[in-house]
Amino acid sequence: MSNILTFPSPAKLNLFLYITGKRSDGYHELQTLFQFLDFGDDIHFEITQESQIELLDQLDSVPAEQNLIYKAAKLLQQHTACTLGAKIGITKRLPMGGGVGGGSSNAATTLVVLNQLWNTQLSLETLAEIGLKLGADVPIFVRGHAAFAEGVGEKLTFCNPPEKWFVVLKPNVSISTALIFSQPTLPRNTPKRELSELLSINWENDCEKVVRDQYSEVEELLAWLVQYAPFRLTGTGACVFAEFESEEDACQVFAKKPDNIQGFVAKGQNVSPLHQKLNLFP
Ligand SMILES: C[C@](O)(CO)[C@H](O)COP(=O)(O)OP(=O)(O)OC[C@H]1O[C@@H](n2ccc(N)nc2=O)[C@H](O)[C@@H]1O
Ligand SMILES: Nc1ncnc2c1ncn2[C@@H]1O[C@H](COP(=O)(O)OP(=O)(O)OP(=O)(O)O)[C@@H](O)[C@H]1O
Repeated sequence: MSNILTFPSPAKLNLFLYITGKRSDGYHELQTLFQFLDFGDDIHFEITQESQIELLDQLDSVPAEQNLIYKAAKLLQQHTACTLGAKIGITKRLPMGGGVGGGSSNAATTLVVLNQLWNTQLSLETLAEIGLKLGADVPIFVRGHAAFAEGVGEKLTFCNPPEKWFVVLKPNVSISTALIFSQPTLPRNTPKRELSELLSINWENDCEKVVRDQYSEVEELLAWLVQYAPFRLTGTGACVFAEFESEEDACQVFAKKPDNIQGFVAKGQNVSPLHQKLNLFP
């Protein structure tokens, strides 16, 4: 590949996640706080004159046409009648099915970057609408600013939670979002609260109990971690995280993790690293 341009596709955390209802189409109404991390995948783009979208790297168990990068590029072509194409590579670092939003972030980076490189000139609002067809978390990654989300995750209010240091750990299990949302015992009636109230309470995740009950890998890891710091779940799992005031404090706890558990230390970012790199001001 020549003329390759590389862009970040960051992770997100759900600093809190409450389920406040279920819609008639089966989707759940949430109140959740999203923040990005300065850690994630990298996506590499080379623009071509032919309209073909070619993925240069395969993901385990994801056929190329199902890859959200491919789907995002195709959707953008359809919405704009753009005749250019792209060769796209990925350096994957984010665990799949981890609750850190890797697939959604990959889709959003593809939409935002190709919109620039193809000069298709859609607004971030329009790209977010297109992105919602690919997943509930794509709009937040397209908009690129930490936000309080309601609805199924698409009603966003930008905000600035403190940018702490985090230890993020991945229990050795991959968890399907759809499966967790289909569990009968999942709490679905947490009262809706104002953001100001939510910002002043201890943050929790309504999926945590169901995930701990169903996945002994998560239960055992959380039970062990509690001796070092209070960890909680992001998204529907499997990743768990704890927050720290400094990188040093985070690294000290990270050093104690069991050898067979993957993870990383990262800093919270209220502006997505993608938007920082592109000088897009959300
Ligand atoms: C829970 C979160 O991780 C919070 O960040 C996300 O909202 C999940 O987003 P995602 O992984 O992009 O999920 P999607 O691919 O949109 O949805 C997967 C499945 O989860 C269920 N789902 C998802 C989001 C939501 N608000 N309610 C749901 O009931 C639906 O059955 C859906 O078919
Ligand atoms: N480019 C991609 N990267 C990761 N997963 C992808 C990609 N394209 C399709 N997928 C599929 O999407 C599924 C969910 O992946 P993802 O990494 O977004 O999970 P997640 O971190 O649990 O997301 P969320 O936090 O939004 O629930 C994967 O198991 C995989 O089958």
